[in-house]
Amino acid sequence: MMQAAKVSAKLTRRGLSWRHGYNPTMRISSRFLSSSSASHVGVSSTNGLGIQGEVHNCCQQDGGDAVLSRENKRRLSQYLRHIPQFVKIVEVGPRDGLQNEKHIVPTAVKVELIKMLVSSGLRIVEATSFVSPKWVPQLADANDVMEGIRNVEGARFPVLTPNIKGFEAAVAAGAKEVAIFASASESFSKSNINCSIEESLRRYREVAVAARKQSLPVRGYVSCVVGCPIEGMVPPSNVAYVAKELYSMGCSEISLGDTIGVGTPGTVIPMLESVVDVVPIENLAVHFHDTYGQALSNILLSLQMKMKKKQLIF
Ligand SMILES: CC(C)(COP(=O)([O-])OP(=O)([O-])OC[C@H]1O[C@@H](n2cnc3c(N)ncnc32)[C@H](O)[C@@H]1OP(=O)([O-])[O-])[C@@H](O)C(=O)NCCC(=O)NCCSC(=O)C[C@@](C)(O)CC(=O)[O-]
Repeated sequence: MMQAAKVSAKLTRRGLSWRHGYNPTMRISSRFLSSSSASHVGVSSTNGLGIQGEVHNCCQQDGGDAVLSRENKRRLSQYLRHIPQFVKIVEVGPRDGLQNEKHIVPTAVKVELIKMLVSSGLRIVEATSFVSPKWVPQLADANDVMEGIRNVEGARFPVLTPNIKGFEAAVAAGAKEVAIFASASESFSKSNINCSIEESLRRYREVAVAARKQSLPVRGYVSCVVGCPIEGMVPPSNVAYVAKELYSMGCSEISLGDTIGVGTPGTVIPMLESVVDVVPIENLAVHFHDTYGQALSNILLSLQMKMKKKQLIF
């Protein structure tokens, strides 16, 4: 149903988490060495709170060759020992996935999807957007979706707000957390929210001030962090500038979005290096669209970037 898988990860001092298809209540292991290998890497929750998961190594004896398993385990540890221990997932399918659907998904189906995501163990599910229904008719039922999940417990439901009008509507509908979304590309900003980057930052400051007054957390997105569908390559300095502005206005978390999924290690590394210079790494998240199958490698790279910078504490 989704056009592209979105895989996001929150970088924290202690951990990074993956944003798509991860069920924190279950261990999901995937074999990634040779077929004779008995080593697995998995992600599982350990603390019962749900939003943090542990990345760990485990070893099975299914080849019967304990020596080989031990050797593989040792080699595996060598590569993964600096991988953060905790992960946080922000599931964005009901918003980022459904906003692009050609056919509008009925409200009841959206509500059911959100409930199922929560029952799978996800603790933060971005539910919808309070944007102009003329621009995104797919999410014109934002009020009804919020009403439908009003009594769903055990998860947080942030929503996107492009301006103060959207913020006020979101709060009136019961939102307890909002997200604002700026772009690192001038052309994308104009085509997505009909204003320049500077004008968008001015609007978002207004939202951030209003949110602070009500003690509501605000997440900030930066879109087009490596590539723009109109301008092509986006300089890392542009991304750092917008990320820093969002952080300065009070965003608790800045999500760096590869909106069109063109990121590769070669472009993600300089972008991350540039951003971690101006925003504390524990306040950063990454949001990789999997358009060209690069999302997971970019997430692994994000982990390794932290390792290289020695900013992980174990
Ligand atoms: C920002 C605007 C509103 C400017 O749109 P505009 O047309 O410039 O706005 P306006 O202020 O001139 O108002 C025009 C009409 O929209 C109404 N309006 C104004 N604001 C709102 C609102 N909040 N909610 C509902 N209605 C609103 C306003 O009341 C007026 O209604 P009219 O008088 O014509 O009946 C519009 O461009 C918009 O809604 N854009 C949102 C587009 C969008 O949601 N794009 C997808 C977001 S995903 C993303 O950006 C990337 C991300 C986050 O996923 C990360 C990644 O993947 O990298």
